[in-house]
Amino acid sequence: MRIGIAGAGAFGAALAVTLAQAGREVTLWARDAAAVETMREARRVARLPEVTLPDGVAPVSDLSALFACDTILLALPAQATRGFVTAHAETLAGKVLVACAKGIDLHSLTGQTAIIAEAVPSATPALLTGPSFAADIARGLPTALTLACADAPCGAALQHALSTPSLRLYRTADVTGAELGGALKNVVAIACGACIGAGLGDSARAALMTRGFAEMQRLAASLGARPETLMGLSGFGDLVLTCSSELSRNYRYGLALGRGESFDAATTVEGAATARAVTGLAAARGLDMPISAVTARMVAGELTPLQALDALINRPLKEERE
Ligand SMILES: NC(=O)C1=CN([C@@H]2O[C@H](COP(=O)(O)OP(=O)(O)OC[C@H]3O[C@@H](n4cnc5c(N)ncnc54)[C@H](O)[C@@H]3O)[C@@H](O)[C@H]2O)C=CC1
Ligand SMILES: O=C(CO)COP(=O)(O)O
Repeated sequence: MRIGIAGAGAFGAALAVTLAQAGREVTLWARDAAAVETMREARRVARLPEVTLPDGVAPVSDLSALFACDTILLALPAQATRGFVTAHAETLAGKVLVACAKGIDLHSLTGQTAIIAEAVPSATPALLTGPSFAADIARGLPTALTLACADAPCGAALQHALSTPSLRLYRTADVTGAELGGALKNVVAIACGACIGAGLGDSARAALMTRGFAEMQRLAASLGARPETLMGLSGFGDLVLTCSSELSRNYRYGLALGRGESFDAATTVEGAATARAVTGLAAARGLDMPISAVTARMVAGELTPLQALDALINRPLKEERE
């Protein structure tokens, strides 16, 4: 099976590297023809400068080469997935499409697999998510992720096709839980970064992580996710990684907000749009999501990090289980 990957940013390239090193044939598509030429000639990817692309990776800018693959990993930013699958819906019909992005679509307020199902009803949607930095995967460091697919036989086939000696995939049919965990932890990571950046301390960060996790569980339960999925790699696991490491772009973006510094606008920071989407989703469902709400307002420049944390800590007192 030749595996196609749409998007040769950090994550798409890292997946291509580990899969090719494990003997899979990979077609890695990027829209930028000049970048593809560099990948072909120098075997280098801009977003992963220390990594050499193995021979098993074929970089292409020609979409027909990507669409020749029956299984395609979508490693584009979350807000770009809708445009891509909608524009190419006819060609993608019947394919296995594995969403790799972590975010809620601002347009529809749905996760990545719902976007795929709506645009390409005959495709089989799946999701690859969980705690991992692209650079770690590309270096062959041990990593465990979640492969979510509602179609059990397809999920099992993907689990085997995409696992490598250093990348261990666990399988679940709870796609909703897996995608909400991956999307929502980015919002909490921004809040945690802002907390540390503003000098509010590790204790406050632990509170944000814990109460942020309560919000993640609340929204996920209301959308039909299984509680245990949130406790797994795609939820708790990724929350821990992203809220505690400066390798996370969401966390670093939060740090910059907290310090009052600027942040490179070209960097993919999924939690910024997802914070807005979550606010809309929570309002529509009558859910209390205070950390997401103040994070959305902080990202929009309506609250400073200090005002955001002050608003959180001075809310009416309540039971912890609520
Ligand atoms: N970088 C990481 O460590 C990890 C990233 N992810 C997820 O993977 C997704 C992608 O992230 P990265 O690869 O890190 O981002 P990135 O910013 O490194 O790469 C994104 C790539 O998509 C391309 N792109 C953007 N819009 C496009 C469009 N409309 N059509 C075609 N190509 C387009 C960009 O040119 C870029 O090459 C995100 O949702 C992220 O949360 C998941 C796990 C780890
Ligand atoms: O999803 C990730 C870790 O699992 C990558 O985090 P960032 O997108 O914040 O860099």
